[in-house]
Amino acid sequence: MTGTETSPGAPPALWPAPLAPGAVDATVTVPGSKSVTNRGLVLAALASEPGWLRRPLRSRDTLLMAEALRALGVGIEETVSSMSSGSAGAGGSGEAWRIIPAGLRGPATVDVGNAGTVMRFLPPVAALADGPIRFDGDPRSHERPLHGVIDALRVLGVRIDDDGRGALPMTVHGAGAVYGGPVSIDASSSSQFVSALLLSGPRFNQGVEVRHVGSALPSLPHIRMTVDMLRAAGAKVDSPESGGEPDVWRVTPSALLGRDLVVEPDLSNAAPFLAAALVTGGRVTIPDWPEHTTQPGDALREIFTAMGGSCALTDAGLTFTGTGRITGIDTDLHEVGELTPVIAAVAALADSPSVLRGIAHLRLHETDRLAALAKEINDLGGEVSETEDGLRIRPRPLHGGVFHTYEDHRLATAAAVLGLVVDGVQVENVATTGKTLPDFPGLWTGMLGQAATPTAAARG
Ligand SMILES: O=C(O)C1=C[C@@H](OP(=O)(O)O)[C@@H](O)[C@H](O)C1
Ligand SMILES: C=C(OP(=O)(O)O)C(=O)O
Repeated sequence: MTGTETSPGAPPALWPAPLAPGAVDATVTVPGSKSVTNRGLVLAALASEPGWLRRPLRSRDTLLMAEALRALGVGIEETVSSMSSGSAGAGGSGEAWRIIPAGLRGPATVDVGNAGTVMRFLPPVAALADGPIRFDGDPRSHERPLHGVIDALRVLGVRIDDDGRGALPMTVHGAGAVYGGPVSIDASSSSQFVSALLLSGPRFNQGVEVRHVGSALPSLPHIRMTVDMLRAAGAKVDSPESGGEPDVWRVTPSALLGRDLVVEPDLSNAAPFLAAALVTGGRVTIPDWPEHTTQPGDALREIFTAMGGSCALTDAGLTFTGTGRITGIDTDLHEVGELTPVIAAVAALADSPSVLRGIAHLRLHETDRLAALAKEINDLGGEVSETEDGLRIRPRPLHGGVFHTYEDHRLATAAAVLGLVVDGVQVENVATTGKTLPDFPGLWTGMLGQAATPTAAARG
């Protein structure tokens, strides 16, 4: 037990979020990207030759993905690589996974936990397997939308037994091949529907053409990530950005190459650490911040700069510097929704109101994030209200109290940000951060332990 875990049946532990002793001044090595690791695993499993994932994220979501692929017959060997890059810390170690594709087969059972990437990316992979694959997961996984994937696979000729709600649990009856072809889906509730069909598309006999019909698609950078990673694995993809029709993606049938891929740090998980610089008027450096990336977390540079900080990308990584003054923001987070919880926490500490727009789909994430953020910040004395598509945040003096996290990793990291400057914030079940960020409490206290400059207040 690390002190942040709970024993089965016990009430979730309360983690006293540490107050910042002053302005933080730290370098924080953020573990690998969940989204890149899980796409890398799927593409490597579908490849025609073995591949490597270096500095993979080792967290609940990625271990569930690896376990599921193993259950389908894929070989995944975990090794410690001898890569001697000066910044070998980006994955927490020189860890590397060797992925050895094999004939996919059932019967098998897949536990998706509450991982959107597992519950959406793997059913098309299961359809390529020989035999029935049963999918189930945490209670919340039964509520998260999956209809886009289920309906599309049925149109493409795949047999799926579910309970008629278009959600988990379900069984995909893999027939060893998928004919493929054109399909229309409404992916306005999750971009992962599109990514899921594209990732397996090269292995469908006819490839796949995915047409989104419905209101605006969220999280477009994540679809770009899918397209980029497919192309890097040798697939031919037509996308709206490459001159194709709006909202239409086409993947040509082809073999996929085994890659040697170094996973970037998870820039969305950098959010609480950068926020620490902003709210304490300090400085945080994240090594290995990529110069070019499809990760939505890259938008933090612009968003947090607009909220009062400044940043510089150098050989040392991204250094973000705060002044201690935080300005409210009126912004559309539709493309970068997963950044919302930490941005909302920072906004609650600002000196002017904020409006966060374009994020109605967050009601269907790990929890209803809009309701949860409003309730928990308000319970600490805040004034947050839900709008039709987001949050309106009026900063108020906050006080300590229990911050419930609803098994949502990003609620827990948002609470830790508030706790830096609000005395007595107790984070319920901080271990839930393990969904995408191993040992968050250790990284957090490690950041605070590095040469914090006492502020005037802390000096008394
Ligand atoms: O494809 C991905 O890796 C992700 C896409 C997004 O999902 P939605 O489009 O469902 O918001 C994002 O919120 C999630 O954290 C990761
Ligand atoms: C929405 C998220 O995750 P998932 O991949 O489970 O959809 C998230 O990490 O913010």
